[in-house]
Amino acid sequence: MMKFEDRLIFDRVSFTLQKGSTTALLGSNGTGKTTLIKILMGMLPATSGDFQYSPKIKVAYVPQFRNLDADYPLSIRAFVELNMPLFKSKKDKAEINRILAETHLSQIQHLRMGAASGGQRQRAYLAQALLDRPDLIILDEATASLDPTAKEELMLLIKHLNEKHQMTVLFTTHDIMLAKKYMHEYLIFHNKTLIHGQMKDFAEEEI
Ligand SMILES: Nc1ncnc2c1ncn2[C@@H]1O[C@H](COP(=O)(O)OP(=O)(O)OP(=O)(O)O)[C@@H](O)[C@H]1O
Repeated sequence: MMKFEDRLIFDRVSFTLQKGSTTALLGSNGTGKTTLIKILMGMLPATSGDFQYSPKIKVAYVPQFRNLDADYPLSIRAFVELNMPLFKSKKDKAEINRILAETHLSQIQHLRMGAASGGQRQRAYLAQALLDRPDLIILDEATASLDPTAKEELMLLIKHLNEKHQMTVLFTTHDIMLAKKYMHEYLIFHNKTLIHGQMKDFAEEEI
């Protein structure tokens, strides 16, 4: 259960994400999606209840790309490297190169983040998160404010990570079409609780 002061946000929330599953986290504005993610990331305590991850699971979080200042000085590569020790071994450098290639950023690694497009920035955030080799990746509104081509590119990349590395995906979105195309399961906040189902069975009336 989650309350902010006396205001109930959600109650009786119970779900399991299987390894390798892809799940869209749906619900209207203000129903509790970001709050649930914060609880799962340990950034916020739930008012009551608990949850468990499988032993040794690594969780990564990709925020919605923020409007970075146009003169933000770091290159894409330097930005991704923020998630690495300052002094990098040969192995670390090879890992960064591998991740940049996997997220289609090798060619533009020297482009400044401030000058990069929304899709390129979002892939840089994803690349940064991938350096931890996560088992579960949580993406908060990752495709919001991206153009249709950048959306598809990001979703194809997420699909690839899921299929190639069996990464479990939890993806917050308002875009039902995109969720139907790329996610297998859904979780939706409805009447202050959470409903779990298969995306193929999702009916728009549920929102
Ligand atoms: N720290 C806080 N203190 C008080 N109320 C909060 C706090 N954080 C969130 N809320 C409220 O809790 C509710 C759920 O917020 P949350 O951000 O989780 O919604 P959401 O489903 O992610 O919405 P959106 O789709 O707009 O991002 C909202 O009504 C919000 O105003």
